[in-house]
Amino acid sequence: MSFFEKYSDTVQRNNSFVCVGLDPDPAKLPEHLKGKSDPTLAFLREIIDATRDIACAYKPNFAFFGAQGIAGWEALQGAIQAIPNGMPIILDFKAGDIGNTAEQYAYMAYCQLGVDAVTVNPLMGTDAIGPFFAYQNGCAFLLCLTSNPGSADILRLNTDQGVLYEVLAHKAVEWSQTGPCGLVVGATHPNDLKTIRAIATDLPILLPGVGVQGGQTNAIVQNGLNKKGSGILINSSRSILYASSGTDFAEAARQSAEDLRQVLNSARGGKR
Ligand SMILES: O=c1ccn([C@@H]2O[C@H](COP(=O)(O)O)[C@@H](O)[C@H]2O)c(=O)[nH]1
Repeated sequence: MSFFEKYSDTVQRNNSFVCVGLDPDPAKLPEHLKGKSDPTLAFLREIIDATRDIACAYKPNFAFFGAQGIAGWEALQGAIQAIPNGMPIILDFKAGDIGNTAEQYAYMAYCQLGVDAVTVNPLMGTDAIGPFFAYQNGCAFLLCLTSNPGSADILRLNTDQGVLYEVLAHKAVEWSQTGPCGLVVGATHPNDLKTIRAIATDLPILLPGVGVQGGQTNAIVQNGLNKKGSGILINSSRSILYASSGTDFAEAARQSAEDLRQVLNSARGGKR
C-alpha cells in the first residue's frame, strides 16, 4: 500500500489527524524502565500500543535514535515493527544532499527501515529530491516553513519570486508532478498556513509544533484542511510521550493523544 492509501485509511478508521511523534529521550524515560536491557524500545512499544487506535500516523525522529548508537538503531527498527500494519510511518530526518548521497538516504528509509514517508530539506534543489521520488509509494515531506522561531531567518526572506516559503510551496506543487510529496509547515504559523494551502491545494501537510511549541490547534485545522476536508497530519511528540513520567505513562500518553484528537475534530467540525 502507498503512503497515501495508508493515510486515507487510518484517518478514516481512527477518525484522527493526530501524528504521534516518537522522540525518545533517555533522560525522560520513566524510572521504572531504565533498568531494562532495551528501555527505549520498551517505552515506545507501550506508547504505540496505547495510541494505535487514536493516531493517523507515527513520526520517529532519527536524531533521538541515532544519538543512542547501535541500541538506538535497534530501537528504531523495533518500534517500526511494533507499529500496526497499514499505519503510515514518517521518518523525520530532514535529508537533503547531492544526488548519490540522497540515494543512500532514500534507500536507508524505504529499504532498510521500511518506512512510508520521509522529511526532506529541499534547499539543495531538484537533483537532491529526485532520489526520493524513485519510491513512488512513498511521500517526501519537504520543509516549507518550519515551526521554530529561526525559520524567519531564511524561509521568510524576500526573493524576486516572492517570500521564500511561498516559492518552496510553488516548487513542491511543480515537483509533485514527478514524485509524491507533501510539505512541512509549523503549527506555529497558522496564518501563513492559509497562504500555503492556497498554493498547494492538494498536497498533504505535516504540521509539527502543537503542545510544547505552542501551535494553535483550531487555526491550523481550519487553515490546513484541503477541499476534501483532509490532507493534514498534526504531530505532537513530547506532550504525548512525556505526559507522565510514572508507571502510568502509557495511559497518560493515550489521554494526551485522545485530548488532541478531540480538539482537532472539534475544529474540523466547525469547518464542515
Ligand atoms: O518544523 C519542524 C519540523 C520538524 N519538527 C519535529 O517535530 C517534532 C516536534 O516535537 P514536539 O515535542 O511536539 O515539539 C520534533 O521531532 C521536531 O524535530 C518540528 O518541531 N518542527
